[in-house]
Amino acid sequence: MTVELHPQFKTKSGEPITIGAGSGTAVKALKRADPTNTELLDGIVDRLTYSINVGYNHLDTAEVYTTHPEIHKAVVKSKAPREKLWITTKYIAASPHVGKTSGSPSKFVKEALEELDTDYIDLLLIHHPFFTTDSAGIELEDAWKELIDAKKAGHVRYIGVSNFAVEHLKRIIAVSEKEGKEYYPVVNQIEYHPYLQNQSEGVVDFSKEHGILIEAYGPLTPLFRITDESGNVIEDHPLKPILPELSKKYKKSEAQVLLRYVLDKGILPITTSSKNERIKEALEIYDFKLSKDDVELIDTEGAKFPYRAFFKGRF
Ligand SMILES: NC(=O)C1=CN([C@@H]2O[C@H](COP(=O)(O)OP(=O)(O)OC[C@H]3O[C@@H](n4cnc5c(N)ncnc54)[C@H](OP(=O)(O)O)[C@@H]3O)[C@@H](O)[C@H]2O)C=CC1
Ligand SMILES: O=C1Nc2ccccc2C1=O
Repeated sequence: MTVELHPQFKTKSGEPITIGAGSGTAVKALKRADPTNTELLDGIVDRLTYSINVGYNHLDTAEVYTTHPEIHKAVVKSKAPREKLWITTKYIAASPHVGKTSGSPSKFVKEALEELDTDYIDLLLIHHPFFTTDSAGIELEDAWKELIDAKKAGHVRYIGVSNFAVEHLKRIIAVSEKEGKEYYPVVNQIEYHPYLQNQSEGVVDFSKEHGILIEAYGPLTPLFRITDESGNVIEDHPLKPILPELSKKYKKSEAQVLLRYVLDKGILPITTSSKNERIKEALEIYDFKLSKDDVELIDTEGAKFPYRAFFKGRF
């Protein structure tokens, strides 16, 4: 059912990766508010297991989500061979959301391998670039060098970044240049949807020009996340009347139209839901394509309403 949109990314057993099943936004406030709340954690395991069983081979986690154990449990429950799955995790150097971070990427990799109970990570990202020696005890270039070293040691198959602007990409590419082609970043995971077609100026083009795949988090933002600063839902935005029309035209849900839009832009969506039917539906986007005109319509209408849901004030 999947198409080989990004043939450079295959699981260890050689299958192209699907869109990603997220495990971040399910953890409220990005941490276990109550570590004894096993109901919540079991729910995440169940949804991830279901995701694997219906065909996702791409799971997205991060240090800050604290969902490595749930990812591991889901892999075991699904009985999927490890090499048929693609697991992305993210190192965070400093976070306003968590007191504890692992410190250095090398320490994080060791912990992640244990928590995931695996001997390799498919893709390791730096979660965001907003740290310095003062705030986190490590500089961006040094952190990136540790990702390169983790790849050299065979602990990770690919390395990349998240929430990086062009200036940050340039800084790490300068480090990679000294190491050789295979140590360049291969992914930049950023917020991406019609209302945020460039998380920061020029980042999509720059990433594409440098062979860096953009992964889109928040791809469904126009459907449910549009609020004013006080959190009140904004009902009136340009895609509100257009998405139902496209949904009717393609006989697909509005969510499927938005996910397909992202794919049609050459970008790989990461999505999630607490509802099994939506998880399954999100994967059913490989059997249709939006016309060039409809992609342009979404581009044009989306650009009229710039909206950022994550990392407000950082770019
Ligand atoms: N690198 C980074 O900094 C970040 C990474 N991420 C990663 O990306 C993943 C996905 O991000 P997220 O922003 O949640 O992705 P989405 O934009 O796909 O939003 C997911 C939300 O959409 C709702 N939803 C799903 N399907 C539908 C539908 N058919 N109709 C209406 N609403 C729907 C879900 O609610 P419901 O449960 O009710 O279905 C869910 O809460 C995260 O889990 C995380 O792994 C996310 C943010 C930042
Ligand atoms: O999943 C996530 N939700 C977030 C909210 C704020 C900052 C980062 C993230 C994630 O990575």
